[in-house]
Amino acid sequence: MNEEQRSLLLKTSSRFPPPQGVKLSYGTAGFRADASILESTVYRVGILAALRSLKTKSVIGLMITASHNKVSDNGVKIADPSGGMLTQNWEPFADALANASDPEDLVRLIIEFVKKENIHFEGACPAEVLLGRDTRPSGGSLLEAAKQGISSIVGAIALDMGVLTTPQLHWMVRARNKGMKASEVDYFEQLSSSFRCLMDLIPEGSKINEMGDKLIVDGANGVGGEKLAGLKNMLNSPVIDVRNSGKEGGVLNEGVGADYVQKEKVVPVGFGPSDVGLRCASLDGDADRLVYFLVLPKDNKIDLVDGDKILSLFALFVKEQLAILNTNGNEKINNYYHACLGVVQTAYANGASTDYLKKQGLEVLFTPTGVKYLHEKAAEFDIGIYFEANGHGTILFSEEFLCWLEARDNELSSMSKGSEQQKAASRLLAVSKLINQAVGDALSGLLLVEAILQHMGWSIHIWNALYQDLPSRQLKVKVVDRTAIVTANAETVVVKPPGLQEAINAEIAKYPQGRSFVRPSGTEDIIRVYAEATTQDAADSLGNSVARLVDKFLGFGSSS
Ligand SMILES: CC(=O)N[C@H]1[C@@H](OP(=O)(O)O)O[C@H](CO)[C@@H](O)[C@@H]1O
Ligand SMILES: [Mg+2]
Repeated sequence: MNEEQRSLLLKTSSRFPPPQGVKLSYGTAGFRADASILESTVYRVGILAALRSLKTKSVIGLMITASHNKVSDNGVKIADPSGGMLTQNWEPFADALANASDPEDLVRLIIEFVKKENIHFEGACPAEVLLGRDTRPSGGSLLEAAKQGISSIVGAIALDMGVLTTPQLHWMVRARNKGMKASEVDYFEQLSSSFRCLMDLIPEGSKINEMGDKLIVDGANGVGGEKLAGLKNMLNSPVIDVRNSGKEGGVLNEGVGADYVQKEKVVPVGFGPSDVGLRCASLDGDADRLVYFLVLPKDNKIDLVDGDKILSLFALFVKEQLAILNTNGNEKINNYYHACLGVVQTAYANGASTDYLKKQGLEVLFTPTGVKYLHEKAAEFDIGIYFEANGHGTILFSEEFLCWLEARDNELSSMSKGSEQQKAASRLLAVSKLINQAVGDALSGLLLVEAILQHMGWSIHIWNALYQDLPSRQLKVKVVDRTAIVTANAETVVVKPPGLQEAINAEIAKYPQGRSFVRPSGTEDIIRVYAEATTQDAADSLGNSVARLVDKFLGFGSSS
């Protein structure tokens, strides 16, 4: 590092002293905290983003959001060149940077890291970082801090893309690095045109009735509602009524949004008895999660149609289209591509969804919690579909399969345009364009759900009845040190402390179809307990017993 670079870093970093007595960590969702202490962190992540751009010789994304957290929080995360999450190898460096005590310490860390990673400051390709933020009031000043961080690396360019959903920024980064058009208009254009293409290919006679054509969306008083309002103007159908768009004075994530609806299982603010029976959906604060729901007649309760059911719907549709594509007819076998389709879940997926997917003949795999793990696993398939129960998920298509599919679509279009096989090829291609392959995206996911329901001729009631969720309970337990729990097998088995898993097993054995696991949260200082059984009482009772065991082994009264 030359002297000019070193003194620039020293000078700018002295304007962003780190908060005292706080240890920050780059968790599953980047850094998150009360917005008032984040300026220094965001400035430092700006530096990190510029270094990542130099290392990969690609465009990098920096998003300022705290998703479903309360409005006074904020956060920052990086999008890698593929549009996915920051590579896990760099997370320890992110932690070290954020926690460096003073400018000298910060510069020493950067020098060491740059050497270790063999990053060249004077390369032909300057660093370039795309910036986005959600609607939080703290976003503007944090964006300035990020810009300062980026421009502390000589020659680096920061491009402010404005207020965006998290998936929009990830999409833009991916598109830029593929040499494609990458503005917000391009994003809307791609989503709306591929959606229209799917709608044009709907089999005749499978339109749902008029009442079923209306969709009501809770925008969490965040960026998603605002963007959806723009997107819907580019579509002829369905009729989308956006509530909680943030324009009516409601507070971001307060009594609204996908996280609230999924965790509390009640209607969001702005929904009520007049919505009973209608198709409703909810986005989270940065629009990377999506759940559907049905308002029940009593007590503001809902029937939740969660990420597992969205996954099931997508998997059924893709499997059906692949089967049509591969019906051989009179053709030669060499046009056949055995596409490998896989679905990926976490231990939080409802057991009934996993049973259902397996009964459909699908290959179901499990990873630890956190989309970076699910995404990585799904990328191993020709078509990999992943979802967390909370509504974050997407579909990934391998380059090899897409190449074949495009060629096949062209071939079928010239030989047998309008044939069932040709339509199946076009539908799958449209899905690959509609769905955001960078990261889970509530807006593109919503359009795909809508297109598939229309295609199947299904109301939300029919979709919801694909299988019945097993009753479940989630609890949180505060412990002395949550890292004392170590798990294996996609977090389903405790390997440390000794004896805890055996004790949990003994509890589970008391309940027919009982299932329970515990794991340290990656975003909160707690242990999460999950329990499932055939009745709600049994699930509650199993959950409580297991929570007591966790407290006995690791709680404040334990000897650890
Ligand atoms: C049970 C649950 O919903 N866990 C969430 C939550 O992680 P925890 O590590 O469980 O705190 O936040 C993650 C980031 O948003 C999300 O990926 C994950 O699904
Ligand atoms: Mg989110």
